[in-house]
Amino acid sequence: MQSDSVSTITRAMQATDSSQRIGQPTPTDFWETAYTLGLPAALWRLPNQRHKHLIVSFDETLPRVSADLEELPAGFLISPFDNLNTETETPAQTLFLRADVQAVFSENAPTATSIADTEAGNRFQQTIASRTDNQRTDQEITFVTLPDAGTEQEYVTNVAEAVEAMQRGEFRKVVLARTKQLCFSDAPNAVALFDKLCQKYPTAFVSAVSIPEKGQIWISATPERLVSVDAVGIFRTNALAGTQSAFEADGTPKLPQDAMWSQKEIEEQAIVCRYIIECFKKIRLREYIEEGPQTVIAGNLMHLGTSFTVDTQAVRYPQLGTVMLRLLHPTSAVCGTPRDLAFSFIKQHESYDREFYSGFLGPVNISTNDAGPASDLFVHIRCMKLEGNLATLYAGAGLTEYSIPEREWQETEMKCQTLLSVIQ
Ligand SMILES: C=C(O[C@@H]1C=C(C(=O)O)C=C[C@H]1O)C(=O)O
Repeated sequence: MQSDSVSTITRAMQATDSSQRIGQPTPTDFWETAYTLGLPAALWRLPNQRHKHLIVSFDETLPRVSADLEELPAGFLISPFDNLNTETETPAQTLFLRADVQAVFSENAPTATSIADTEAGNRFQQTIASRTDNQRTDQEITFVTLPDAGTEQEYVTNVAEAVEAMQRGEFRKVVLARTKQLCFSDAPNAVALFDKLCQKYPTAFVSAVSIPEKGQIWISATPERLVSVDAVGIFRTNALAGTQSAFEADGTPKLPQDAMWSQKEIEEQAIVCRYIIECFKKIRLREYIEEGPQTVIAGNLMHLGTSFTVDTQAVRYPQLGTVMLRLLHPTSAVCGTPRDLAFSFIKQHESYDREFYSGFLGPVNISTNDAGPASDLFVHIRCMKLEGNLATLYAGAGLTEYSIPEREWQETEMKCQTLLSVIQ
């Protein structure tokens, strides 16, 4: 990977003509410029923060890397669910967007921008400065939901088969997912969808990632942290499982402290906690702080969550984030237990490729405040893939031997609502 010198221009880019507009490029200006030039881009907003971040990579074909947080320069990772390179048996299928262009926005106005000082950087500057359709008019886009009766039949049959296998003791938990497809009258505006998700889900990690080499844009609002290492070396991960609606039948919001959880859901979440603790055990790390389980709100849903934190400086383990990422993914929240048996069951029964759904994504070595660079990787759920006019939504449910197939299908329908409710 080449390392370019980066020119930092704080307080937005310089206007190159008399127009005020060009001095204040919006996230849409950056996004559309990247799109016009065929360049990958990632736009994100961290949980409980107001700032939006955007990077553009000048690699038209993205490098496939092994997610080594200590080695990588500033950028954004996006990994598929299945990230093993089958030839080398190493997890080296993660795509890396290097931050050749980096911008931070507060209320859509840039507060800091840097652009690589290269030929590609100059071309980017010129293209963004010559944009004329800054305020893209709100399109009237309609869509139809493609019928999912076949999908439901297949899903319910697969769940019943998984339950039988678990009753026979073949494995303890598996997460089966399904898709839902929508066909739009025109390609939807990804940045507008991203903005709506930011507004509606302030506690989620919201992102839009454009991967031109695949002709895909992935949009998500995920509640699940996989691995974070902040500027002072605090490592965080989270065990999330168990799902119920955050609303009563009459539409009034439920209070988290009043949520009732069944034995099945408590067990399902405990399996994810145990999985994380097993990973700590593999590296003989005992100095973690465990908090939970607690009921957490994730938009229209509630889950049970337990957080784990480690002070990597105190335990003298600076590479903990990378090591745990390798051990954790795919966790029992999106795959199952034992992991390899659950993984094979998923591969044999799901009739589509999960691609980036239930993988992980997020910024690495990006400075979000004055404290210094941090990495924040999330489990890629509550997401959809846009390919031109076609959107594919993904949702899964954790199954145990006590699962009732029709209820699990309903759970995936509720999970699809997280994104559907901002589209509709
Ligand atoms: C797999 C998904 O979500 C995961 C599965 C959950 C469950 O089975 O209850 C809850 C939260 C997530 O860890 C998804 O949203 O697609």
